[in-house]
Amino acid sequence: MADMPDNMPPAKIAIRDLDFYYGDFKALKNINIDIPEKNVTAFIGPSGCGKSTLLRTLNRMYDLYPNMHAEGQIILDGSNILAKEMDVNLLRARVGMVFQKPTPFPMSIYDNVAFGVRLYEKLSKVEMDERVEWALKKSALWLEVKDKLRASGLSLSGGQQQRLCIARGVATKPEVLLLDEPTSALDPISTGAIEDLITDLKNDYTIAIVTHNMQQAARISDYTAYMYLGDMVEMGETDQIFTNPAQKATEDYITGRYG
Ligand SMILES: Nc1ncnc2c1ncn2[C@@H]1O[C@H](COP(=O)(O)OP(=O)(O)OP(=O)(O)O)[C@@H](O)[C@H]1O
Repeated sequence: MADMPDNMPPAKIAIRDLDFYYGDFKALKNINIDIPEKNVTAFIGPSGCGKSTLLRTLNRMYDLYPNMHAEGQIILDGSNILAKEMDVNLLRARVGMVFQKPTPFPMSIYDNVAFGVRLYEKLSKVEMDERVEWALKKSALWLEVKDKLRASGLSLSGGQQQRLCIARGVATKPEVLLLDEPTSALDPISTGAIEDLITDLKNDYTIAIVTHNMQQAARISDYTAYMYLGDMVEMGETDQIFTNPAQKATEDYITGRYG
């Protein structure tokens, strides 16, 4: 049984009986939730509760490391992505990820955006120019960089670099975007720009975000999931979680009584 609120939109991702291990250490314990399509779902909870681990299972990022494994099912549009036969490269094209620290590649702004597209698609020069422009517009960066597309991505400010990473994330046209504390290294103005962008992107994408900032979760997410020590304590509509949580533990955390 999923621990889910009633009247949810259709699930883009259904997580069932998910356990995750770092060696012998069980970091996720029997997680059962749905991530609704074209909505923003926020994962909150104290440091070390498993938020990033859960996010990284959703595109099998952990496959890059030995001694980590997941058990259970993560069903994306009807297919279990944990199955051995899943094409992990294709999965990562469908489920894109943006990390906490802006990580532009040491190459031009244009090439940063085109990089992932070149891995998955054969586009003509004109088509690629169009795709790069489209992705930079989607990430609200186009006006600031359109006259310097050949400049290094590293020459941009921190907030611009993070929007460049989001442009790189959307350029391959993924269906799901995973955002791991995408604004924690940014100033309030850049944070506001990225929050506006996330709100705009959910028209086209299913978004899952890890954030330490509860005001941010309240501002931008439709659903919020509260985790503690590897357990999913509760998930619900964000308004309900913040005003009338079902669990005392959630209320204590939200109101700052935790710890
Ligand atoms: N590479 C790793 N090897 C072993 N244990 C790990 C590894 N990464 C995380 N863990 C452990 O798994 C648990 C969950 O960590 P995770 O990073 O997912 O938590 P988090 O909720 O994202 O924390 P934070 O808010 O501090 O980023 C923690 O106990 C952590 O120590």
